[in-house]
Amino acid sequence: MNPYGKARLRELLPHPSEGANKYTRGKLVLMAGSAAYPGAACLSALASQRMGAGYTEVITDKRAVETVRSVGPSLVVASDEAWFDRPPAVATEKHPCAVAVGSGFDSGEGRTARLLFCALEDADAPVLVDGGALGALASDEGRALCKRRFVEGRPTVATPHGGEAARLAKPFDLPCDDPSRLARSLSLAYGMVVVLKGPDTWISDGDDAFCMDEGTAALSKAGTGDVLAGMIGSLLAQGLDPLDACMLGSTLHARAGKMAADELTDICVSAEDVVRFLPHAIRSLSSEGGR
Ligand SMILES: NC(=O)C1=CN([C@@H]2O[C@H](COP(=O)(O)OP(=O)(O)OC[C@H]3O[C@@H](n4cnc5c(N)ncnc54)[C@H](O)[C@@H]3O)[C@@H](O)[C@H]2O)[C@@H](O)CC1
Ligand SMILES: Nc1ncnc2c1ncn2[C@@H]1O[C@H](COP(=O)(O)OP(=O)(O)O)[C@@H](O)[C@H]1O
Repeated sequence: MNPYGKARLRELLPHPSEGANKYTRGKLVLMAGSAAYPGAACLSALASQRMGAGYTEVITDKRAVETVRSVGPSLVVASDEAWFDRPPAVATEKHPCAVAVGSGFDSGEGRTARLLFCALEDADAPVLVDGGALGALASDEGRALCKRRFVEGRPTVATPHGGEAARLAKPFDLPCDDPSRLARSLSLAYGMVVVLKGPDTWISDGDDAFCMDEGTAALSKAGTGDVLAGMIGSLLAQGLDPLDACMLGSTLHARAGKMAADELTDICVSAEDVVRFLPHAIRSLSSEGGR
């Protein structure tokens, strides 16, 4: 039985408390984008702000810095050259935070694995791994770091599409024909929460696997996965439990896609529109009745 009915999802919405400030609302350190894919960092960053994080700091390739800065003056943007000298991200009850790494990374570049390993090793906060970093997560070092995080109680989340999930499955020889089983077995093998994206999205923490089937084929366009990573990263940064963040983020993403398609047609919806329609999806969840 899926406990994530409307009432439960509504309870999880991260409304700011009366005395909130930008730090108490949660900081997302978003390591995203590359010279080849600066747009993924922009989409993910804008989505994370819309999803409620108080502060989004984008760490990106120096060749992408100006592009990312230009899409949102409220984003704090820095080159990844400075990343290795920074203090690690530490989440506390008063100042929650999370790291999202990989959207728009170029899997062919050496910096991809370096930045991923650094985030997995150092961050005493939830780490979400997406896009171009998922290949490096499947490497010997990536798997070992992920397992260590699990043993130490530091949560990791991965958001693969079918192709990326097959790469994660390979070192463990896991069968890829059943998405529900694959989400669960990847979760157990790596010690992380898995969001296996597709027409139906399967979310597993290793114990259970839940199907989020509220999406639409209008979402099958470049960049919608980067938006999802920004949304889930934002919810993790606001202190939501990883499984809760994945269920709420995926459902709102699907609903925003549907509402965008109702207005714009299923042909015209773009990843930018999913970000634009997120407030409508949040408002509709907030106001609708039922369980
Ligand atoms: N505007 C941008 O800057 C964008 C950047 N992106 C970034 O581009 C990088 C590469 O991502 P890609 O996904 O293109 O490349 P990948 O090379 O990682 O995956 C695509 C390959 O996987 C296969 N595949 C199997 N199942 C699939 C499925 N369910 N969905 C998609 N592909 C599937 C495809 O046939 C293709 O060969 C990532 O870092 C990603 O974040 C993309 O998200 C697109 C938009
Ligand atoms: N046919 C479909 N029906 C419903 N949702 C879909 C469909 N195709 C893709 N999606 C959703 O769109 C998003 C695509 O993510 P992804 O493949 O990572 O794209 P990108 O890498 O271009 O950002 C996922 O959330 C996925 O569940």
